[in-house]
Parts: sequence; structure tokens; C-alpha cells
Amino acid sequence: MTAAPAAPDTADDARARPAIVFEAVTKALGGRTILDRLDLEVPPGRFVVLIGPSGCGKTTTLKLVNRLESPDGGRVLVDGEDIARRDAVELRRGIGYVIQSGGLFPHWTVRDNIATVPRLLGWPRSRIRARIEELVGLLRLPADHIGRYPHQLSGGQQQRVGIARALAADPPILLMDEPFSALDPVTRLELQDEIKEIQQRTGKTVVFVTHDVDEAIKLATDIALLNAGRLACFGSPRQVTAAQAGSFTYDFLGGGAIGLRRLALEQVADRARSPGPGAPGRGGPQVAADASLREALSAMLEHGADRLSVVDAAGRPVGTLGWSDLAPR
Ligand SMILES: Nc1ncnc2c1ncn2[C@@H]1O[C@H](COP(=O)(O)OP(=O)(O)OP(=O)(O)O)[C@@H](O)[C@H]1O
Repeated sequence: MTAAPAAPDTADDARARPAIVFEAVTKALGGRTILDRLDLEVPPGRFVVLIGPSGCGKTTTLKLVNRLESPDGGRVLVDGEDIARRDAVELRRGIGYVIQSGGLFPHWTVRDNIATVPRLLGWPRSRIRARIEELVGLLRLPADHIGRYPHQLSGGQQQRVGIARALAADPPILLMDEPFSALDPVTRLELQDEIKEIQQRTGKTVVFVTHDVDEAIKLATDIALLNAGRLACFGSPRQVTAAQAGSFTYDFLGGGAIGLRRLALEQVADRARSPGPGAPGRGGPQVAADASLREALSAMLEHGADRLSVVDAAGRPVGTLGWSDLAPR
């Protein structure tokens, strides 16, 4: 290190700086080493999904970011600063946190739950009211439910309130610990679509823990796979599902089923051919152009068809897709 003063941050530097860094982080719990010199960088504005075998330390990794846990060794940096030096309460105000059970205050209404952090920050009442209205709309909660208590809501609605509360003060970082795992499949898919859309629109940095490989592949810009207290791999869903057969990553991401997961990453529109002779006629089996190849395969199996008509959002035929178009490229 030289003694020269550091150059001031430019906007480009700030963009390039990781939002969260784990530097050789070690953590033991109950006398067992859970994280073993973990190195991980979370770039800003990314949707990073942490996966790994049960007990590998995913939740512990999240809790190290908002100081619900502290490292035994190494450092955690948020926005370039060692969080051990930051006031924990002030740090948490800039980090939304959503847990599996919603974690709502049971004796507070929806309105009061969502308003928690804005009130702590001293926002004027009119601004808090406007923000609650905005979030109730964004998370598609019935407007007349804001006076209800958590036990008067469904599990999916409670989870929506939990997300609204975490987003209320517009924190740049959102930590989500298996937020959808207790929900029915339909609500789960809806909330996955919503959180993905919110993240893409707002550019927040999201770190999301799940057990579900399909959920990870659907949501992540980057997947961080933990094993034995370290990072086994980090990369886009396409990169991690290209793992070599026999590796830990390959086995964890589905072993023999990994091909189906790769199909989930490809869009029908990218493989469709122009309709030619022998194209399925109207009324035949169809697939939407924006569906995945995995959905197309499912439609072929369902209809016993080796070719599908590809249709646009208005239902107009725009091409065809056959078995051979599913082959890896
Ligand atoms: N307070 C604690 N005291 C002792 N051991 C703990 C404590 N909290 C967690 N552990 C243990 O630490 C390990 C890592 O826990 P953690 O919750 O981080 O794992 P995880 O990967 O999120 O697990 P899962 O996928 O099952 O939710 C587990 O073996 C767990 O039993």
C-alpha cells in the first residue's frame, strides 16, 4: 500500500464496487465450523441466489450481512465498508430482510408493519401514507386489508406484507431467506415473478436463499453454490448448469435432470423456425414464443406431438418448433 491519498470515487467506481464482500469469513456455531474462509463478492444490482445442501450455512451467510451474526474471522464489507465498524441498527435500515415465516409483528396491522422503518427514519406522515399505498399496489395486496392483523391474512398475503415492509424505505440491498418456501405452488410462482420484476425495475441488490434449484435458476442473475463452508461455484444459471458431470455442482443442480434445467434457460422464440410445409395447422398443439424450451418439451409430451405451432402474445402463429430444435447448441 502506498501513502498516497485514495482517489475520490467516480460514479463508475461506485457502480463497479461490489455491494457486499465476504473476505475469508470464518464462522463456527455450536462448536462446528460452518463457514471456512468464505470468499464471495456480490456485485451491485444483481440477483444472487445462495443454494447448497441443508446446514451448509446459507442462512448464516445472510445473517452476517445485517449483523445478526458476526464473523469469527475475516470481514464482511457492505458498500466497501467493514460492517464491524458500522452501527448495527443504522446498517439494518439500509438492508431489507424477508424471512420464511414473514416475521411480521403479530399485534400490528398491515399498515403499521409496512410503516416500521419509515417511522424509525422520521418520515412525515403524508410520505409514509403515500409509500404504504404504493407498496400495497405493487405487491397486489387488497387495499382494504391494510387495517388487518397478520393472523387475518393468508400465508401468501403475509409474505407480500413482509416484502412490502422490507422495501418500505427503499433499501439498496434486500436479503431474502427462503421467502416463498411455505407457499402453495401457484402463489409461489406469482411472487417469484413479482420479486424478479421489482428487482429488475429497481436495480436493487438481492441475496436470496432457497433450497429449490428451479427457483434459483428462474430468479438468479448469479447462483452462489456453497459446500462445506466455501463457495463451490459462482456464475450465471447458464454457466453453473454447464458443470462437468461428476462434479459436486453437477450433482447438486440435478445430476441426470440437469438437461431439463438447461432447457428452462432457453426461449422458444430463439429456436422457432418459420412455418413451412407440414407445419401444424390451427387448432393443433401450440406453445407461446416466450415460453421456455422446457415448457415446449412438456407440451410435446402432453400432446404426443413432435412439432408445435409457435404463437405470439396475440395467439397468431409465428413459427414452428420440433424435437430436433430442442437439442443443445
Ligand atoms: N445458534 C446456533 N447454534 C448452534 N448451531 C447453529 C445455530 N444456528 C445454526 N446452527 C447450525 O449451523 C449450521 C448452518 O446453519 P444455517 O441455518 O446457516 O444453514 P442453512 O444452509 O441455511 O440450512 P438449511 O438449508 O437447512 O436452512 C447448521 O448445522 C445449524 O444446525
